[in-house]
Amino acid sequence: MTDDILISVRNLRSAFGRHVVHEHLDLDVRRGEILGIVGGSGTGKTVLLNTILGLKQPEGGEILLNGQRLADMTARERRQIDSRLGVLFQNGALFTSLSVLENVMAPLREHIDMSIPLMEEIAGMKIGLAGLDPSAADRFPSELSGGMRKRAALARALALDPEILFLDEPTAGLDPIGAAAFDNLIRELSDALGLTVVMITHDLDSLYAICDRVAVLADKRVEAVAPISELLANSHPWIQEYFHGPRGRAALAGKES
Ligand SMILES: Nc1ncnc2c1ncn2[C@@H]1O[C@H](COP(=O)(O)OP(=O)(O)OP(=O)(O)O)[C@@H](O)[C@H]1O
Repeated sequence: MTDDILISVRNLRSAFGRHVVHEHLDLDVRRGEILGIVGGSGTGKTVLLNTILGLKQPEGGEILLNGQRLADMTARERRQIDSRLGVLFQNGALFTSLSVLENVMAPLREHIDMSIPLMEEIAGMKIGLAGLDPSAADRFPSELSGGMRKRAALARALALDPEILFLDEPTAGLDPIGAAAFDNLIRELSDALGLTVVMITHDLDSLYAICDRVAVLADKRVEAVAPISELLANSHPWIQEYFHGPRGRAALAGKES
């Protein structure tokens, strides 16, 4: 394994009972890149993310983080790893009974022994980093717009200064301007903090705007992983349809304009 590979998925098999989701799936995530993951509905994008995160046990194969097999880690090592992974789940998954500040403090409380004022200070910084006004700190998720909720969830995902940020459909439900602003924020954070980002998305504009490479899930595996410019030439039917269909052409035109 070379130094620039942060996550390595090898020969992964995932299943629910007899329903096989992944078979012989290989994927490398390079340090510092923004990797998009696309694929038809039900191809197993979220299951892949959950498996990398250790939320689902694989039926076969292995996952290595920094060259270390997740399966070999002790509970303590696993907790340390978890603190280096920031996750923004599809629905934001904020605690509805907690304010934004308390939501962002939650991972700090769980993983680090520090005073409340220091936790509040760090959480406040992350709220700013996610592009929210400081006044959002005392508000509850139900009082926020969809875009603000995403940013609050992002602030929480950044709470522990993760090395890798996982995003599941981050721009789903946002209007195009809100989605573009969120994309820009992710790119800026990745550049400024050296974050590695793994992002599941259906949003072609996001893929064009910020992804260094895109992995395509099809036929239970990663069918191709490459910069979009290379994927455009791939002859797989789903890839052709996705990138050369009407929405794909519109996104490409938007990128070129
Ligand atoms: N907990 C579960 N129990 C049984 N089957 C599941 C479970 N979670 C996911 N699946 C199945 O695994 C397959 C992949 O699901 P997954 O949610 O990863 O798809 P996806 O590619 O993320 O889809 P979408 O783009 O629609 O969100 C689907 O067939 C789904 O029904």
